Amino acid sequence: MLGYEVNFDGLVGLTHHYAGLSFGNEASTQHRHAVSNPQLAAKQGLLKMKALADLGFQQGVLPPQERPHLPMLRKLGFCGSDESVLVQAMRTAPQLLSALSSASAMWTANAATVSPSADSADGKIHFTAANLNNKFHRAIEAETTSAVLQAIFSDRQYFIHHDALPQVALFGDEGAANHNRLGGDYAKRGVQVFVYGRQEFGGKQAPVRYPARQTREASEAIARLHQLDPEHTVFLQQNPEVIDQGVFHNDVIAVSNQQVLFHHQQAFWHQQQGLEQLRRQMAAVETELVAIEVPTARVSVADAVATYLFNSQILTKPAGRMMIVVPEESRQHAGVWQYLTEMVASGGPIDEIKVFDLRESMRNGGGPACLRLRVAMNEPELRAINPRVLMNDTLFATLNQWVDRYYRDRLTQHDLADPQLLREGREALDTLTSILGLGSVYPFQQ
Ligand SMILES: NCCC[C@H](NC(=O)CCC(=O)O)C(=O)O
Repeated sequence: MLGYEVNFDGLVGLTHHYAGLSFGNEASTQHRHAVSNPQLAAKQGLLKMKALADLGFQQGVLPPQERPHLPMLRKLGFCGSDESVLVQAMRTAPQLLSALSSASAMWTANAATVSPSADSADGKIHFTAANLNNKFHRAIEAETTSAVLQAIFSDRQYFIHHDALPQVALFGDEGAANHNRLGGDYAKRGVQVFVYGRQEFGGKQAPVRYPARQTREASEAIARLHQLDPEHTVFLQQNPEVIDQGVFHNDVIAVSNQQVLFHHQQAFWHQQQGLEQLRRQMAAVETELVAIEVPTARVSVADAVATYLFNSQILTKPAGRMMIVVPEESRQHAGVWQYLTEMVASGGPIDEIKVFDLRESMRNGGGPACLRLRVAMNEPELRAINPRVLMNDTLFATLNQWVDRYYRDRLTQHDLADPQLLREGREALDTLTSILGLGSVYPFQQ
């Protein structure tokens, strides 16, 4: 194999809490006001990163963001000292303080859309930070996301960074959670699949109960920015009925790796037509699509949402077969676990299951796939990134000590106005940027 897929996982931030901010994401709504454990959340994430690095996969880490987001609180009219801003916000607009304290940047599948150099006309890796326009607590992520990505992928010879799309509903963009890339070797041309929830101009189908966060117009803009060849690009609509059942991102119902598309029977609108188109385009890049479709009779949409079976990672092992990484919730469900064990025994491309306990993130609707951003790279590109973000024994030990030093093991909305939490956060992030060699990426460091 010539290329690599590097997974960059988001490190959970110090203010991780359950605020019920994401209408349409049922886990978020259900766990509103539950007590969180930021320390455990960060460690669960680190354990996944380390275990995958130990198995020979390329694994990176992306830092959390500055929260509470004081600059936005000030933009919204809270003034005076930092302490006074927090006290006023808690007193008059606690929900706003909660939104501006969300650790949601941990779900890096929503950080950006990334196109590898093999697919782009100029031969560079393109990044577009996601505007996350549908949710206020997420729309504030884009600026720092861009700064972080530019600090890691800084070599202009290889990497191009685009600003997030305009912050309006027409261009609602959720990043890689609504994007898949299918093909053979990671460093060879593939087919990029953009999955949108609604089409503003001329669309016919849209969900009625829950929002469709990704628009076709946004996906098309990204394909243009990334200089993708229309012959090798597919736009599919997500099935609006499943969005209404809690499938708020496509990565809750489908996941891909190389030639494999693992998806639910009800994932896409006009599914068979879409898969046919994909099959043809894959043939044009000399790869045969392996579509693993899970029938509703085996796993209902409700069970897919509850267990996050499809929010899994499918990874190509060094020896060539694939492994599926699922959350503990998938093992706990008898029907889903039965399906998985049969699938890996069936002689198909996936022959191993790996389970992780990611409960703190899962309770806000973020499974293994939500926590990672994939970047397909060739050897020189991999050598050009900031190596200090790559997981190894030393970084794992350092980050665990860092978490032990700064993170609380219990957090509720009440704690968010505590000025000590703000101070702890800034000190921790300042230390982290030196550990990861990122320079100044946060507003408080400017
Ligand atoms: N890819 C997974 C994203 C999960 C994320 N959850 C949240 O933001 C919940 C935050 C809260 O409710 O506290 C979202 O819905 O975008």
